Amino acid sequence: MIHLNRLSIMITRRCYLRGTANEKIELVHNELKILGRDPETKIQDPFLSKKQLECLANVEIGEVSVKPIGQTVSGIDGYAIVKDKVYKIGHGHKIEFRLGFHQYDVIFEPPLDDEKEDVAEPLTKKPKIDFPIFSKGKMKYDKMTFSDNGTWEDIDHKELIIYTHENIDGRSKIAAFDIDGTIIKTKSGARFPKDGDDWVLNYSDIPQQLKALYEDGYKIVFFTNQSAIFNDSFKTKDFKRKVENIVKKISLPIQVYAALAKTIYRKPAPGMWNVLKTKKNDGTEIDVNESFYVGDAAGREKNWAPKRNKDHSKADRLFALNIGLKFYTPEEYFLKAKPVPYSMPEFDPCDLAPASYPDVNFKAPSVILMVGGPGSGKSYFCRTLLLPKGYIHINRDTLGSWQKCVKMLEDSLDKKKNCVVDNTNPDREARARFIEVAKRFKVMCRCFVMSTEYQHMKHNNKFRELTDKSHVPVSEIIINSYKNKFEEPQISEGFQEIIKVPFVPVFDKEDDEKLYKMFLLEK
Ligand SMILES: Nc1ncnc2c1ncn2[C@@H]1O[C@H](COP(=O)(O)OP(=O)(O)OP(=O)(O)O)[C@@H](O)[C@H]1O
Repeated sequence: MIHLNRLSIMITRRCYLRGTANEKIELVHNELKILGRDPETKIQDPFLSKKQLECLANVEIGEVSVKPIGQTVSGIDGYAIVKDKVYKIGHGHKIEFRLGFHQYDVIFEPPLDDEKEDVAEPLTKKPKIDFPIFSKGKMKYDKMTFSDNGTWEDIDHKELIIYTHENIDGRSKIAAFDIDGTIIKTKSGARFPKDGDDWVLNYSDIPQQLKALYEDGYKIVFFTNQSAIFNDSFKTKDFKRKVENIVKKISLPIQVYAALAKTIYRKPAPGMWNVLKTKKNDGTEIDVNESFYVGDAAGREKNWAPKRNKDHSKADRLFALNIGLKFYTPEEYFLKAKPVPYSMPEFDPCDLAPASYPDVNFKAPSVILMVGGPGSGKSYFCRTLLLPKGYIHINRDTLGSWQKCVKMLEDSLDKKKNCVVDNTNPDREARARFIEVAKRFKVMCRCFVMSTEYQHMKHNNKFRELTDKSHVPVSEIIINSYKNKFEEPQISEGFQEIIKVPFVPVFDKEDDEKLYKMFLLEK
């Protein structure tokens, strides 16, 4: 009797895919159909494979098995799906032949009674996970507040905030992820979230993929840059609620690091990782070779995938590189996509050509006039090479005006001293004031031009910003203004000699050298 009922359902129920113009593609029970850019779908999208999706309908149980087999990323209900993986969906779900394009509804006619409910059911059902309760190690908290299932800590006046789920434990293998564009995307489709509720998981099976990692012994950690909420208590509260909701949705013990200020904690600088390593892993040593990091700021160029913009930065890729972690983009990690080309910063701090400083043993009195952009290393050169040899340091930042610099130069030459004028001195006009003094005192005036490239200057400025909070950060505008004003120094201006000063790396501390040799700029 049951058998007959089933048979009659199979005969009477049909399954088809319904396009946005109400066009129908019939799926016959238990007959594999391969669809893509073909006459049946009439899709002409050149980015779509001819054989993109395998579909197999089972009208008896009201289910279509969908398996992406083409190179393009397909989707179900707005989520990307992984190539060669089978997804079983029911009546009302939406198949996108290319993620976001060529949408078809799965229709069973008539639907099963309980299938009608299935229409609105999201693909990301909260997985039921029973995870073991681990004992917590001893941790020191600066300032701690309690929230749902975890704690929040503020570090260094909220330059960094950390959420720790109550069941977290220290582990040697770290699976680390960026949040925006990696774990979540905006629900609204806007580039930036409108509020703390404007998010959905980036891929439907993220909870399952992270669960598998967790069960394989990985600690799950998120690292995110969030400078837009720094010093804004309302936005920070909203962000914290959002993080708690993301962790709840994934239902795993997760630790979340959010860099609010543009300091050592902001990726690609390694501060967040160092806190994890030294303070927040319960004393368990991290195995860098077994750990990895996934992020979308990967330096990929425009059209790295159809109609995709250039990545907004390289911060995630460089963060992983600085720490020595394996790196994947979200597409590589979650969708198993092949790596695509990307670009690296023009300046590599590990790639400094060997060089040595010029001779500066000049007969006093004489004048050295430095020429170099902000961060080119003029002051460092003066401090390490000239001042120990008794040179008088004349600098506009410390004296306040060029008039005071001229006065100090006159006084020092009067005292038969060697002097160095340590200003940017980009053009003839700025230099002429000091050349005139040297002429008047009938002493040699040498021009020392820093040969540091612009990207290298930017790196030095960032390094100074991260290591010396007393120095006012130099903006890109100031560096560009120097670049625009710059006139190559000429002997005809009144110099006896023009000497190029190469960049010779010298470090007082091992930690400084380590940080200097990391990628510090985001682009
Ligand atoms: N030779 C060097 N070796 C290692 N670090 C250096 C070297 N030269 C400069 N730096 C670092 O680069 C940063 C910028 O250098 P410095 O302050 O000397 O630049 P500057 O040209 O004097 O800039 P400004 O015109 O803005 O004062 C500093 O943090 C400094 O420590």
